[in-house]
Amino acid sequence: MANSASASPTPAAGDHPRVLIRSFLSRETCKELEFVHRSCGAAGYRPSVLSTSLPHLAATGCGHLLLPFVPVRERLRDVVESFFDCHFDLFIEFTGLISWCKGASIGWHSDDNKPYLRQRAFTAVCYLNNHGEDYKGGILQFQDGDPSSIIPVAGVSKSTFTSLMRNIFSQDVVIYTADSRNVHCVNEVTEGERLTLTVWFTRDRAYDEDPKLLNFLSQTSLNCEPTEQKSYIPLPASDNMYWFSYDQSGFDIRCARVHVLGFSFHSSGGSHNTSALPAEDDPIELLGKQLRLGRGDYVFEKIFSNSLHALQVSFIFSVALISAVD
Ligand SMILES: O=C(O)CCC(=O)C(=O)O
Ligand SMILES: [Fe+2]
Repeated sequence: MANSASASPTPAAGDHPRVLIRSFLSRETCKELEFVHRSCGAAGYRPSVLSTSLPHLAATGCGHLLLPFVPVRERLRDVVESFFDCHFDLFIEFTGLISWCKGASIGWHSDDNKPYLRQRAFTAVCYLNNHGEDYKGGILQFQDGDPSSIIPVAGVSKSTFTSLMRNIFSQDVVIYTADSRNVHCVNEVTEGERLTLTVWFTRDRAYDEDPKLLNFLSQTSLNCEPTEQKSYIPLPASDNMYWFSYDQSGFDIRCARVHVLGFSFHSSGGSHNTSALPAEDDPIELLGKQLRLGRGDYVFEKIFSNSLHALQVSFIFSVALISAVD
């Protein structure tokens, strides 16, 4: 556990076993995970939610992007095993980055409340950004016991030393049993985007996530000839993984995200600065092909392998622009 992390003194063996650990993840780690999510996230499992799961990264040729998760998962496993006194007992069942966009919420439930979720023993939710600063609403509430609600806020401490530490190790994690002793809900996000890393733990080896990841990784690597130069360009997953239903219709997440970053996709055909999406092409189909990026009226010369590749670069570019302005 990081030196700065501090657990509140709730006993693990209470009626509602859970604990909030302040200052568990560094801002840098959170930013790195956010970067992975912005470049590779797919339509989530509920309305107004986007998620990046590790099997998705492994299956789409982004195995290298699993690396930032490795130390975080292991630290979480340590902390959960210590708190619930079950050393060497747990396997990770699911790891996912989840953005909760405006309108997202989840009603009262326990995390093992479906027959296909019975294997879940514990939940860890890391908050990668802050209530009030980055989003409004989105408060995790428990039906019974303490702490009853979780509001991740940066820089709450008045002491200079603690604020300094909170600047470095600033993000909180909450851990709780996945059973009916911890019935909880998340109220609606009313503004901004709430970003979490959720990890579920199981005692049942059959649900261990790691062998699945290795299997995907070996399949994507085995498809490369040994002499072929290794490419780190993301492979698109099936198109419906990027489709986000909204009201009666929906939108493609890759287009929406590039638009939010201030760019647009353009066909790679023709000379640069004159190319536009040709009307006869299906725009969704184009997203898996080579394309260019545009900004305003300008289309850049560089041709990208596919929309995910262009999206990664536009994200880096917009982060660089924001840092330059800061
Ligand atoms: O994000 C949170 O605070 C909790 C999420 C949750 O309850 C769930 O995904 O089951
Ligand atoms: Fe939950």
